[in-house]
Amino acid sequence: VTVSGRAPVSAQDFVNLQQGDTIQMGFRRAHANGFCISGEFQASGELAAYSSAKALQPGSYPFIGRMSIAGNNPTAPDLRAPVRSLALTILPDTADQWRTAMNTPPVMAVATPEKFYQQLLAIQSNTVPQFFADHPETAHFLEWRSHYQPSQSYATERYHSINAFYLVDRQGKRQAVRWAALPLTDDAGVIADEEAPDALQQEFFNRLQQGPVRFDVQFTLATANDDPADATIPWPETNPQLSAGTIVIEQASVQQEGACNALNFDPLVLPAGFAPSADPILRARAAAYAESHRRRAREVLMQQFAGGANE
Ligand code: HEM
Repeated sequence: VTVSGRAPVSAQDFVNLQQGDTIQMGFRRAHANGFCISGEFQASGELAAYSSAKALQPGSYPFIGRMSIAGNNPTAPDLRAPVRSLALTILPDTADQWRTAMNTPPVMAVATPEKFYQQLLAIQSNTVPQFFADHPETAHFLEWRSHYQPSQSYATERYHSINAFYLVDRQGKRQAVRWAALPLTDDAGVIADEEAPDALQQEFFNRLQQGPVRFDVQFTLATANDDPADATIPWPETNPQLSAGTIVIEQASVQQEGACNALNFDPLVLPAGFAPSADPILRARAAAYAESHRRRAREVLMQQFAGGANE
């Protein structure tokens, strides 16, 4: 029991709650519906003075990524999900790899794992309005949600790190940052079938036939007034903003056949030159993603054994 008198929430608690009653064998317990992408990150070098990370030095680096909607159902309709996501691992095959999993909201509704767990409980018991009323820190999230319009394409959304991190330079000096992937196209896209579970996936696969899809990776620097440990509060738009470079998405594939499927986009897999902030959500995320990954990796192996036995 913590000092606040509330038992800490474990990774098992989160994943048990997130997976729900019907286990989707072999799939992620959250963001189950998605697909793999790959391409290259063209780093501008604008952040090189703040971080020794290779991915932030000027150059072109391969990445593996994944686009997804929130939720535990791999066949949930794309267009009904309240949250869309972009996950990346830049320099996937080296110790320099930088993993990030970003969502469409710029802030969290609540600041701690315990309260996020309560929020998930409220969603499941249809008591969200009461939950928001009881938690004034949700105001910024609600303000964003009041004017957010889901687009017709993964290519035209804005994806946010939400949690803050530190960039660390060669002298060990730290600068708190958040980042976002901002779309570089105004082609709104065409949805063929609004009810299709993979409506957004189809749109994206069709779009890639015409050429790569690009995002600008924009970093926002914290000032002394910003608290890197509290992901509920937006940072002022007047804070310094720098472009780390361009994500160029060249290929996509369904997840079962893609290189992203076996990956865990753990936000704490960071290269030298990056460090986690004190935001407690980051630790809870790392633990929960590992637990979800353990469960689904085991199921995939069991399915392979079962398949082998039948051959
Ligand atoms: C305490 C808070 C959170 C918990 C417990 C949680 C839990 C999870 C779990 C269990 C997974 C599945 C991992 C896997 O099997 O690989 C997942 C995936 C994901 N989460 Fe979270 N999450 C939290 C907060 C966040 C936040 C703040 C963001 C955005 C900044 C985020 C973005 C994502 C994305 C993009 C994925 C899919 C990654 C992929 O494509 O593999 N999550 N989350």
